[in-house]
Amino acid sequence: MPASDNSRQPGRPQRGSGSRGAGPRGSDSRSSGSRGSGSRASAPGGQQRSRQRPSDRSKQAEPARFAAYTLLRAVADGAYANLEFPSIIRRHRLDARDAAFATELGFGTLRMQGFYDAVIAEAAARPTSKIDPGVLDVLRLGAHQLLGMRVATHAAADQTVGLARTVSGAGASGFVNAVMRRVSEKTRDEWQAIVVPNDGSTAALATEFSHPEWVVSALRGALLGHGRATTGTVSGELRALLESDNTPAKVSLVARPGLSSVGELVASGATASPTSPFGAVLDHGDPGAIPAIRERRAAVQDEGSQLLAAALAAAPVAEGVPDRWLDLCAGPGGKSGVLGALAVQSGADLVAVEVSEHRADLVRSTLEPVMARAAEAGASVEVRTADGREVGEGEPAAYGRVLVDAPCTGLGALRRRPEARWRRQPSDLAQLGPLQRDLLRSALDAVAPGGLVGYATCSPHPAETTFVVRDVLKKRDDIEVIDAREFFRDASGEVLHDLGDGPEVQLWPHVHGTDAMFFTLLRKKA
Ligand SMILES: C[S@@+](CC[C@H](N)C(=O)[O-])C[C@H]1O[C@@H](n2cnc3c(N)ncnc32)[C@H](O)[C@@H]1O
Repeated sequence: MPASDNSRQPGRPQRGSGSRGAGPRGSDSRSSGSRGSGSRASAPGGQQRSRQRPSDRSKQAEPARFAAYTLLRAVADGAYANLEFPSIIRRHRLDARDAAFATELGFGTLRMQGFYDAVIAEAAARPTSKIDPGVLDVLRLGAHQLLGMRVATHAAADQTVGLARTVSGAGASGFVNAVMRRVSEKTRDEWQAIVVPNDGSTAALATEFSHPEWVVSALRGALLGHGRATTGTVSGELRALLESDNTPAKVSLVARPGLSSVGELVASGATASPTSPFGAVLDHGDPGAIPAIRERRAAVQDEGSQLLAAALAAAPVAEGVPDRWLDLCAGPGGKSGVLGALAVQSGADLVAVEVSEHRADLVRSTLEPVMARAAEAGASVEVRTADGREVGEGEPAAYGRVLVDAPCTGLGALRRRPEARWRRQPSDLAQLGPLQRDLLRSALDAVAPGGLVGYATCSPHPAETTFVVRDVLKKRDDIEVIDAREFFRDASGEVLHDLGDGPEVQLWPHVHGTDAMFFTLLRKKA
């Protein structure tokens, strides 16, 4: 429905369907026929099309689809999908099967919305900016069911029209019905041939893989800048990387060293990770149901994060450097969890610094079992709410090992944060740059001669990685860069494959199955 046609509040669901409201009453996902019933007619492309008139179709949205819609509206209001969705699932009282369906629908739609918008604009014969935002979200969900999931065409169409009626009224449902019919007339490949220019351009890749154009350009630059690709190979590498951003990450677990073990996670249903010595992968089931995770002796964590914490702990330092380790940007505490556990094992103390009070509280909660273990071992693990930029001046040369897991754009973790690609802006790079440099300078001041600083980002963008390190080191002659690659060891103790020319390490989702983490290892000269 065009925005101007809609007399209701733009982007706001109606009839008690607000993004934080209760789900529709009287509909049941199992009995609604959402994945099965309805009369059918053949449509081009061998698909099935419903013969029902919109007025005969599902009167109300089915709860799983309604939950996915609620997620999209909450994200449009600024929510983070990963944080918001668990409470949406609870509010809509979805069982495990419906929750899985809603997750695939909501997260998949958010990821692929760039491609779907191109299809919807073509099918609706108007730019998506002329469609009411709430109705556009309904159409995006419908497009994902038709083109990205194995939902029967008639069920996808019926349920999408029902959702439109529930959230935007009968007026919208006619428009949605017409657009859904047009979308369903072609397969995904046929739509791709229509909406993706056949010229290999950045714009074409952006539409095909549903990324903003600037992100496609940035990732191409990162592949070249980190030596992962040459001008001859970058096109294939980039397609593989973009594809991996659209593939939901597996659920990776970490057994915090000394508190849990890979064996314990395997006994709870996970599979040992070949990539990380502390890692396991959960193929199905709720990680929160695993006792070690409930007790925070283990956690959900990308294997790349595990590997870089382990690398910082394993690289040799000069004799006599303080047995005090520092995590300068600790919130919410994932890497602190591994680093703290390894510190305790080697008889060192850990100080975890985080500027945000709320995130510092999360670190405290994450580290509780590590703190208890440290107390037993006569070591200390402390969490401070403080500005990491001031630690170097306040405590010069006080630490043996320092991790700077710098705030960054997160361009290396797009597969985990489905909406992040649409939210980030090129201007974020300029904003974060000075903070990243200040934090690294502070870390280099805080480390003792002979000690190590690890600078990490979950972005491969050279502006946040190599340029930051290069700029900071330009003004210092007391630091040497160490080859970090030999400290990235897989579960069998072998150096990880394809780490590049060094001395820094850049991991890639399409190569290593991890987030695209960057890590440089720096030693202060003794
Ligand atoms: C990439 S995240 C760190 C993730 C964390 N290491 C983990 O593994 O869970 C960056 C963190 O740095 C924090 N931060 C931002 N500016 C900071 C500052 N000036 N001092 C300390 N922490 C800061 C952010 O609040 C954020 O929690």
